[in-house]
Amino acid sequence: MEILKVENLTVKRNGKIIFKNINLNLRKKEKFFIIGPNGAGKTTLIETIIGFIKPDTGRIFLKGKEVKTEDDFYNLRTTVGYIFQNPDDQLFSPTVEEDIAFGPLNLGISRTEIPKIIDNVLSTLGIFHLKNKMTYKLSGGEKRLVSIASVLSMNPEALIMDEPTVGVDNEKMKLLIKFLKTTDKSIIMITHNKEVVEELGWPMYKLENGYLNYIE
Ligand SMILES: Nc1ncnc2c1ncn2[C@@H]1O[C@H](COP(=O)(O)OP(=O)(O)OP(=O)(O)O)[C@@H](O)[C@H]1O
Repeated sequence: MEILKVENLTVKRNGKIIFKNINLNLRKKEKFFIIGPNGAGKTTLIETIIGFIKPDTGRIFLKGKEVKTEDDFYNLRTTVGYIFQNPDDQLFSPTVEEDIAFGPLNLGISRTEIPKIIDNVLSTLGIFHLKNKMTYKLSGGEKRLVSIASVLSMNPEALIMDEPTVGVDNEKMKLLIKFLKTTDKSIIMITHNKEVVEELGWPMYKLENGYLNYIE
């Protein structure tokens, strides 16, 4: 079953075509990479799919139903968790604990459930010790892991991760890789990290010169 389907997506910025007529599907449990040079439009593509950017042409479907209204995109973003390229765009609460609690609380999950959820995601990523830290005092790698945790806490069916491994140390990387290998979630990952690509061995699409091609 397709979670996401993207049909003929075209985006122009300042009159310049960033990409043209992109088609893409994400099925249940499917995982793949999107690679491509700096400025190719990878982040733009993802931000269009999740409704931050309005495309010039194209349609987006969530589980077979066209995503049109703001409510539809809100629903899409609860099904497909988006991990921003820049964690500072994701984190806005004073403490790590509050940042991770924000999503599930917003989804209406009971307050009594939240501590267990927080502890679970922090342990999965090896950052339990950051729980009571002030978010603004975290290092770059720590912020990235907390931003991943803040999305995992909502337990989305799918993840779109924009450069999730930047700044992550070896020990945490092992845990992150273990999670990525074992999770049932569908995942689209944008990365420039060749080691991660090799380690995970997922199929790959390359975005270049406005076109998205499957890499054999
Ligand atoms: N807010 C914006 N307004 C206008 N143009 C933008 C904006 N953000 C990005 N662009 C342009 O869109 C193009 C695609 O950028 P995008 O960030 O999507 O690339 P990317 O493939 O994700 O790059 P990277 O690998 O460096 O993260 C670039 O030419 C960039 O300058």
